[in-house]
Amino acid sequence: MAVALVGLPGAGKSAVGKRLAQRLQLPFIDSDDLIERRIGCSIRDYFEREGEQSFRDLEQEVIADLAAAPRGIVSTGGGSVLREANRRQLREHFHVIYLRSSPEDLFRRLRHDVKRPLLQVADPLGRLHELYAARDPLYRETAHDVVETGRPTVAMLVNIIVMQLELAGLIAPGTGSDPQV
Ligand SMILES: Nc1ncnc2c1ncn2[C@@H]1O[C@H](COP(=O)(O)OP(=O)(O)O)[C@@H](O)[C@H]1O
Ligand SMILES: O=C(O)C1=C[C@@H](OP(=O)(O)O)[C@@H](O)[C@H](O)C1
Repeated sequence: MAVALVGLPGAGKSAVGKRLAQRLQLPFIDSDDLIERRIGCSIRDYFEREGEQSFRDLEQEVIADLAAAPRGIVSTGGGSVLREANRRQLREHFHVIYLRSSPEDLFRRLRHDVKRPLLQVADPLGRLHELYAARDPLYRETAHDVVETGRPTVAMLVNIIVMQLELAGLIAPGTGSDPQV
């Protein structure tokens, strides 16, 4: 069973993905970490030096590699759904979950962020609205499930996803039982 989390920057793909992986005792894989290991610098620096298209090429290579041996809980980069080839690879080889968040919630979570190159602009909320408008349909096209992230905490989102995976027959009931209960 392999799950890929998609959604805008700040949707909780890393935070939720890590806890979900712990809960299901599966490896957690962050595709942006894999890219940073390949390039040997931060994604933000790489964007500045080489530009977005070059980053997207690398991203596509990493997604193709992951799809060739799907495993664990994968946190994808927010733009990984932009290319049709990536959307197909993700949908065919992973159970894809879209963590949907409003631009306002994302802005609240990321207002002090300095790592995400696309948000280092004068009006990050405006940029989040643009990204949402362009990408929400692509996340929906790629995903098998959509989970609303506005109100629930990270722990609650993990519970919701475990329940959905059980209902979909992807994990046996009780596999992800909450150790605190
Ligand atoms: N549902 C949530 N409620 C409150 N804070 C959240 C939620 N999801 C994520 N966060 C916080 O928002 C920030 C961005 O989350 P992160 O997992 O890095 O997003 P992504 O990997 O999708 O870009 C982190 O500080 C994280 O703890
Ligand atoms: O939205 C995007 O296009 C990007 C999101 C980032 O990942 P997160 O979604 O983890 O921030 C990272 O892949 C890169 O900065 C590009």
